[in-house]
Formats: sequence, structure tokens, C-alpha cells
Amino acid sequence: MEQVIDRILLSEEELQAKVKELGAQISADYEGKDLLVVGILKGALVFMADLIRAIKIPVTIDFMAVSSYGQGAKSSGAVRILKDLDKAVEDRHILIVEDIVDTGLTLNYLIDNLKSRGAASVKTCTILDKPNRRTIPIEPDYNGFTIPDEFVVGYGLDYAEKYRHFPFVAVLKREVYES
Ligand SMILES: O=P(O)(O)OC[C@H]1O[C@H](OP(=O)(O)OP(=O)(O)O)[C@H](O)[C@@H]1O
Ligand code: HPA
Ligand SMILES: [Mg+2]
Repeated sequence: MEQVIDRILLSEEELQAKVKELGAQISADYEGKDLLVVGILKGALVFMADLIRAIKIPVTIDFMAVSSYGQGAKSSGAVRILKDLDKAVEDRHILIVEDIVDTGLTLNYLIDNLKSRGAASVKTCTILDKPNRRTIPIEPDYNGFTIPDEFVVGYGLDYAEKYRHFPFVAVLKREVYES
């Protein structure tokens, strides 16, 4: 299994400590507000599960699934909604939870989409940020780690749907996705 890994970038311990910090910050910022946490499937699954347990105020959760990467390591450029929210979000404070902001395409699309539905506010939280790859100038409101421009897997992130279950974040060997 580990033959596909070039190196571990973030250990399980580092990730868990950062999630606790983010949860505390979000709990303080949204104190007294009605917060809807929206996880973006599938990548955000693992981070979302940890983050909501680190948030100490009442929240409700929902999910969307969008896809721009498909099977490969490159974005196709177009965002598609594969699964929409269950309920209307008018007048709700929304926190979008992502695993990574890369080109910014997905997050930019989601922010516009949810604002156009009349949300009271839309903020974003990601565990990883890869700013060198940005094509749309957008910054997450809450970010765990800024990482270099390398393809990473684990903690929810996949390559061709594999490796999401690694409890750490690792750089994939180039030969895995360039072969
Ligand atoms: O900033 P961007 O360039 O838009 O890239 C980030 C998005 O790409 C990945 O999703 P993907 O389409 O691979 O779906 P997945 O979450 O199911 O893996 C990732 O989970 C983010 O949602
Ligand atoms: O580095 C990455 N790894 C996995 N999925 C991704 N989606 C955008 N960037 C990445
Ligand atoms: Mg993916």
C-alpha cells in the first residue's frame, strides 16, 4: 500500500490537533448563530466527521456532491452538482467544508451557488490549501494547512477514488499518476 507514497506531509496527530483548533475558532465565531455545516462529498467526509465533533455549539449538517476531477489528477474545468442539499438554505449561516482548495473552481462555484439561494452568510473551511495552483483568486475563511504544489492523498483525498482512508496526508509518487 505505502509503495504509492512519496512521503507523509501531515501526520494523523498534526491533523487532529489542527481540527481541534479550527473547531474552537468556529465555535467562538458562530456562538449564538444558527449554523449549517455543508460537507462537500466525497473528499470532505473525513475532515467533516472530525470537525463537527470539535465544534462545541449546536449545528446541523448537510452534504453536496460536486465533481470536477473525475478519475484523474487534473481538473476538467467544469463543476457539476451530483447531489444537492436536502433543504432550502434561505437566511441560514452556511459553513462549506472542503478537504482542499486547489484551483479554487469548486469553492468559487459553491459560494456563488449558495449565496444565490439567499443564505444569510456563506463561509468556507478547508483542511488543505494549495495556493500556487489558484486560477480563481479566492481564500478560504478557515484553513488548516497551506501545502506545496504536489498531488496529495489521504484524510479524504483520493487519486482515482483510492487512498481516501489514510489517516494522514501524503504526497503521491509522481509515477503513480503520470504512468
Ligand atoms: O479547487 P479545485 O481545483 O476545484 O479542487 C478542489 C476540489 O477537487 C476535489 O474534489 P473532486 O472533484 O476530486 O471530488 P471528490 O471530493 O469526490 O474527490 C476536492 O475534494 C475539492 O472539492
Ligand atoms: O492534491 C490533490 N489530491 C487529491 N484531490 C485533489 N483535488 C484537488 N487537488 C487534489
Ligand atoms: Mg477527488
